[in-house]
Amino acid sequence: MAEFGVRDMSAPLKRVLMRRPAKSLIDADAATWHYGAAFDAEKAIRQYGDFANFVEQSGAEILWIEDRGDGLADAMFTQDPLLMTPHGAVLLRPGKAERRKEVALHEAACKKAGIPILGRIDGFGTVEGGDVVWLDAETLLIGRGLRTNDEGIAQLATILAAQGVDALSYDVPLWNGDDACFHLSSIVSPLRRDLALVFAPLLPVALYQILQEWGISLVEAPADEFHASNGGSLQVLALKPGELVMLSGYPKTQAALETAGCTVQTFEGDALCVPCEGGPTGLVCPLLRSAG
Ligand SMILES: NC(=[NH2+])NCCC[C@H](N)C(=O)O
Repeated sequence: MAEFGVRDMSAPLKRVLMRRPAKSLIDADAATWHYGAAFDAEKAIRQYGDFANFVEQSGAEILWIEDRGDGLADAMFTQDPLLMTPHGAVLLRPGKAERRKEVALHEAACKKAGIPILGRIDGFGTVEGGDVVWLDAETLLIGRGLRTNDEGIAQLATILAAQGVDALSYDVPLWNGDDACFHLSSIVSPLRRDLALVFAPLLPVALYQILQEWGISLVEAPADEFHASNGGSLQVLALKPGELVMLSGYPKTQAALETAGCTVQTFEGDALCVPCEGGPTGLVCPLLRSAG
């Protein structure tokens, strides 16, 4: 069996790349990294442990990138520097300049694991993993915004076209301004092949229409919990189709997911995900999801 390959966002998670925060997060200056007032590194590290346990218990194999104090505090959000395709990995180039050195960590991990690298985003191009969502094995949705630019999208589309994959791009809103983190995955989280959680007021119409066209039913994220969580309530990770991990403290969102037939495990992320601007999906870089 192949040890890599991702073609959708909810098939059983078999292998992932993760980085447990340690010294770099403890040493992080909150202002430099744009972490909010509730940031508390020691507490964040404990909360990360609870999250990692869920991933471990799901049976997924975790390849760890060590945090030995390289100063890359955001590197725990392993989703962003790499896109796994059905055919191999693409090394991305984060729009947030402080994160560019993370790509070398992912490149080394791929080499060690024998995962082929199909290409990389370079020059002035930027793409972050949080801005890409697989619709099916031949269709990738890309969010154009502060983290992912036209040049990056053009480069990624060329790399993917060689693999027979179409890239469709959509504008993501400015939301909280230049320094804040806001991705396509901040407004849509696939839960099963036929189900996604969305924050409807910020959904581009063309994206709404393609989700409809693909027969994907939408669960609407309650607005008050979306705002209170800084968008983290929406970034729900599918360990398997309909088997989800989300932040605790957002009961209306959880109930909406359960009503739609999903099972939900929760962990506290008020010191980790909310102030550091990235939910459970951002904390995992899927390397292998089996056919759903
Ligand atoms: N895919 C994600 N959810 N990434 C979240 C990244 C958060 C990180 N602090 C940043 O601003 O880049």
